[in-house]
Amino acid sequence: MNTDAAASPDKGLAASSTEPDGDEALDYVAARLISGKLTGRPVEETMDLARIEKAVREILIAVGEDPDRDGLQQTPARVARAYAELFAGLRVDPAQVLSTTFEANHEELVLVRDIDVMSLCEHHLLPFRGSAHIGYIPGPDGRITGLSKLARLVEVFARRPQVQERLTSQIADLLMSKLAPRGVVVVLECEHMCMAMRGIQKAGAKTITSAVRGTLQHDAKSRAEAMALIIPR
Ligand SMILES: Nc1nc2c(ncn2[C@@H]2O[C@H](COP(=O)(O)OP(=O)(O)OP(=O)(O)O)[C@@H](O)[C@H]2O)c(=O)[nH]1
Ligand SMILES: [Zn+2]
Repeated sequence: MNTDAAASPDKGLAASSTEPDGDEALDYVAARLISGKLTGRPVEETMDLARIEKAVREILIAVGEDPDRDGLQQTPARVARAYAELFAGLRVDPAQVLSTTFEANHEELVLVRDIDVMSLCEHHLLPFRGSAHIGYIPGPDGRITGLSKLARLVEVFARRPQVQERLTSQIADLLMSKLAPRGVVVVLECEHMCMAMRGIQKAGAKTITSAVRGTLQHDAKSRAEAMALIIPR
């Protein structure tokens, strides 16, 4: 499995943006993944849109289309702009999402269910879509993060070429390292268009992946309690 892209998110043009105070190096599409601040440079400065346009024009010719016909003339440029959004997570350091934490003295499970997930499988570049459920038990200092930050974390990792297993574990691992909680559980349930629209053509099949860390990994009772909230019977 090729993990290069997700392992080195900062090898692109926005490489200097990995410090919390470096969001001004990001384009506005990537910056929007990190916070609600209205900031960022034009996407043209951080992505080679012309190169994508050229490649898409070649694909249209190769599949037997006429890229110069009326309806397709703007398509390469549209696809380039769409890819700038769909792969914006490659230009962002996910740790920046968790730079805001709060003291709350809360030492019980915090769980956000049913976070919409849309990503592209790295094998076919076709979408997979479903829900993420993220729970954590704060560390001894009782520090929590903003609820929206859990959803933002999903977005940053999902807007990269992905496999569902890695997307799941990346969310769990970053929460463990940045928030130092007692435990983390992440469950994703997704339908993959590469299994529905092509190939085996099994629409509706759901893939469920989980990543469990810390006490939730070792303590069967806490894990069962968290799982019961995530997947109610
Ligand atoms: N484990 C895993 N597999 C995925 C994910 N997304 C897509 N795939 C699979 O990636 C595999 C790629 O298999 P290959 O045999 O190389 O490609 P293919 O000939 O297009 O495979 P088929 O889809 O079976 O037609 C397929 O089995 C897909 O279902 C994912 O998130 N996780
Ligand atoms: Zn696929």
